[in-house]
Amino acid sequence: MQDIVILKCGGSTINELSKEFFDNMRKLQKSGKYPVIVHGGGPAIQHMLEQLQIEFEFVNGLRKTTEDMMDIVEMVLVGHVNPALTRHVNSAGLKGFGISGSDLQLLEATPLNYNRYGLVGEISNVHTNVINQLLEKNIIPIIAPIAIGQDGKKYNVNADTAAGAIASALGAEQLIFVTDVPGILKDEQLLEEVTTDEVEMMIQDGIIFGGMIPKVKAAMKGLTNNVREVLIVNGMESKLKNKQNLAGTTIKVPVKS
Ligand SMILES: Nc1ncnc2c1ncn2[C@@H]1O[C@H](COP(=O)(O)OP(=O)(O)O)[C@@H](O)[C@H]1O
Ligand SMILES: CC(=O)N[C@@H](CCC(=O)OP(=O)(O)O)C(=O)O
Repeated sequence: MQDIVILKCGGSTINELSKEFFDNMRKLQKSGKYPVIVHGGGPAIQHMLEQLQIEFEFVNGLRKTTEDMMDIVEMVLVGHVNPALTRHVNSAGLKGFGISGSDLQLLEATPLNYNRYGLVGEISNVHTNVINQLLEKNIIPIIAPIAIGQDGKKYNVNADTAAGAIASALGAEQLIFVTDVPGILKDEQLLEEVTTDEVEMMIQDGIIFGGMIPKVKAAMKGLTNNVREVLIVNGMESKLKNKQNLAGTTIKVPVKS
C-alpha cells in the first residue's frame, strides 16, 4: 500500500509521547494514511538487566544478546513495553493491536554474526500479509522487534533496523523515527533537510553518533528500497510544520545532475 506510514517509537520517548502525537496519528488516519508502529525499549531492557545484575555490552550499537538475555529482552519488549504502548494507543481513541515480530512469522531473521553479537538477528523476510490484514480493518499494528529464525530461535533486532525493513517490505510512503530530540542536530541547530551524502559525512565527522547511527543507516537503506520519505521527529513535541507533515529532519537522496 502506498499510504503506509511507519512510526518507529524509541524507548527514549515511549513513556512520554505527547497528546499531540496521538492527535497527529488520528489526523493521519483521517487523511487516508495507514499508520504502523514499531517500537523499541532499550532503556527498559537495560533497567531490567541491571535489576537482575546481568552484565551486557553493546557491539557497534547492538546489544550482544546471550540465550539467557534473549528471554529478558522478549519479556521486557513483548510482556511489558508492547502492551503498555498498545493500551496507550487504545486509550487515545485509536485502534491498536500489539504483536511480537515473531508471531505469525511476521519477522524472519538469520543470525547477524553469532560469534560477535549472539542472538542478534538480521531480518531476512517480512510477512507483510499479517500487517496488511490489520490495516484493511483500520487497526494500527504495534510491533515489537523480536524475530524468528529458521532454526526456531528468537532473535533480538534493533528497533530502528526492524522499522526500516518493515517500511521497505511494505513500500511505505513515510518512515518516521520518533525520538527524544527534534531531529538531526548540528552545533545544536536542527537540520530540517539533509541528504544521504551529508549524513555519511556527519557520521564520519562524529556529528551523528550513538543511537542516531542505526536510525540514519535504516533511513539510507529504506530510501534505496522503496521508502519514499524518511523523517526524524520529537515524540514529546510532535509539532506539525504544515497540515500533514511533522516538524523535524527530512532525509533525502541527493538529486544528481
Ligand atoms: N547529530 C545528532 N542529532 C541529534 N541527536 C543525536 C545526534 N547524534 C547522536 N544523537 C543521539 O541520538 C539519540 C537518539 O537515539 P536513541 O537514544 O537510540 O533514541 P531512541 O530510543 O529513540 O531510538 C539522541 O538522544 C542523541 O543523544
Ligand atoms: C540488537 C539490539 O540492540 N536490540 C535492541 C532492541 C530494542 C531497541 O532497539 O530499542 P530502542 O529503539 O529504544 O533503542 C536492544 O536490545 O536494546
